[in-house]
Amino acid sequence: MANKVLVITGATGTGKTTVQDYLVEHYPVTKVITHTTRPPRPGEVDGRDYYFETAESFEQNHYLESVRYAGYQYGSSREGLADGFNRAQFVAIVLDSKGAVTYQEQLGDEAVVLFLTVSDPESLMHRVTRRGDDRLMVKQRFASAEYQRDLTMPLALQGRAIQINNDNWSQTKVKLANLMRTLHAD
Ligand SMILES: Nc1ncnc2c1ncn2[C@@H]1O[C@H](COP(=O)(O)OP(=O)(O)OP(=O)(O)O)[C@@H](O)[C@H]1O
Ligand SMILES: Nc1nc2c(ncn2[C@@H]2O[C@H](COP(=O)(O)O)[C@@H](O)[C@H]2O)c(=O)[nH]1
Repeated sequence: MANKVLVITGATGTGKTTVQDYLVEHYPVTKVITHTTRPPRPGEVDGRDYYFETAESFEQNHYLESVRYAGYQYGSSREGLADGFNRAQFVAIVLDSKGAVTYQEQLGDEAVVLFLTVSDPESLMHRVTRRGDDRLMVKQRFASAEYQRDLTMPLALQGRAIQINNDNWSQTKVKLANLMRTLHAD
């Protein structure tokens, strides 16, 4: 079986982190932790959810790709990916759609991109509010160009990424089980 990086992407609140946590808990999948200058949300822990950085410390790392998203910096390192593959054959990373395109381009068939959607984008604000996000941050994020962009699968991923509608968590779990069966059979 070949190494695979499961790149989980989609708009804010579609459930990328939920899917990643589920895969890590239920399958032999390791999480790749990325770096950000965004402040932690309630309950988030440095080194588990992200490596939380200052603007200065963010610049010290070597990134496979980095982006600006809703006013903050985010980046994923080659070392993080290599470290994940040292521990498991499948690794999962959560990226915005720009990062997902970069992974697809750089890693080719080693990357399996999952593009998450919901049928009603209005539900996304309710989801992130329920998650406990700061009100001002929610406003800023939903007003961002990145939010609008990530609602639709980028052209570069069309025909390559696997689109998963995550309206219903029970159904999503079935789709993930089918996906993992396919990957194990490869
Ligand atoms: N199918 C679902 N139905 C309802 N709520 C869900 C579903 N999947 C995830 N959620 C909830 O929606 C909220 C957002 O999920 P999550 O944090 O995984 O999204 P995300 O795509 O990683 O968001 P962000 O890009 O903002 O970090 C969480 O509170 C999560 O529990
Ligand atoms: N291209 C990258 N995108 C990343 C990285 N780490 C996270 N993300 C994406 O940023 C937005 C915002 O994340 P949030 O945790 O503040 O909600 C989201 O789409 C993440 O998937 C990264 O290293 N590179």
